[in-house]
Amino acid sequence: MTSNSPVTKATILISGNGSNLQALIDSTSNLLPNLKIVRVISNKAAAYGLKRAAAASIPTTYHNLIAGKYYKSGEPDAAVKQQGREKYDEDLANLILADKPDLVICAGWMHILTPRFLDPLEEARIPVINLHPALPGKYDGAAAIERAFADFEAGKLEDDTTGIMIHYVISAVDRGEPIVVRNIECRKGESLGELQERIHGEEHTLIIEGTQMAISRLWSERGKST
Ligand SMILES: Nc1nc2c(c(=O)[nH]1)N[C@@H](CN(C=O)c1ccc(C(=O)N[C@@H](CCC(=O)O)C(=O)O)cc1)CN2
Ligand SMILES: NCC(=O)N[C@@H]1O[C@H](COP(=O)([O-])[O-])[C@@H](O)[C@H]1O
Repeated sequence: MTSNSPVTKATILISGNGSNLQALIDSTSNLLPNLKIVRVISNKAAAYGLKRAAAASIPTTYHNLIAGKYYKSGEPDAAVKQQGREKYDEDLANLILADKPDLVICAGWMHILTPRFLDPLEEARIPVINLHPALPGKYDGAAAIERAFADFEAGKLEDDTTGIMIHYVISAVDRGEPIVVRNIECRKGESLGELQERIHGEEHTLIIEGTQMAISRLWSERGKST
């Protein structure tokens, strides 16, 4: 990244602690000086990542699925719930588009995005990328580390190796084109917590690397060098 590289505006989606968000915030003073985080959005009110963003003077929004806006309390039927999810996603897209970001980064965003979100972002040519703690095509979805660990303990993990990746987000969950992948070897006698600790450490560097690569690609596709 050169000093006259274009500024890349990014919106970051979180659901929890925000340690990967913190890695991105910290990177703006060294590895990613031209990254401007314009908003952090969480689907969980208690997400500590919202506090991390506020401490860095980054605008935050809590976008809540069940605030009475998307469906009435109680147990709506599946069709009503799906309609609520799709309206939620449409509103999320509009919230993001209003900031005119260049990139959206899912950093521990634990909500499956429907085409009602993905289509408007694609229309606006705003790539969405995601950090997933598994190798391409393995352990799609939530609790990926736990599932890989269980397979390792059962002697069923291929090459005793799991991993992490940054990938483009498409409708098929965790099946978008990988941007960068890192293998992580499981170790005999290691606890799940120790593996998670090791993986989180690797994530904090991989999310910077993957974001750098996504930034380079988006600007080269727009005909600008970074
Ligand atoms: N359409 C897509 N949406 C999302 C993707 C994606 O690749 N395509 N990546 C995920 C992130 N993710 C794994 O990396 C993931 C997160 C959460 C879930 C999930 O099952 N969520 C449940 C709710 C779970 C909860 O609230 O604890 C749900 O949405 O019903 C799957 C995959 C981001 N979204
Ligand atoms: N399927 C997505 C998924 O499981 N993402 C995982 O959520 C955690 C967020 O941690 P953080 O809130 O400390 O950044 C990370 O471990 C990330 O891999």
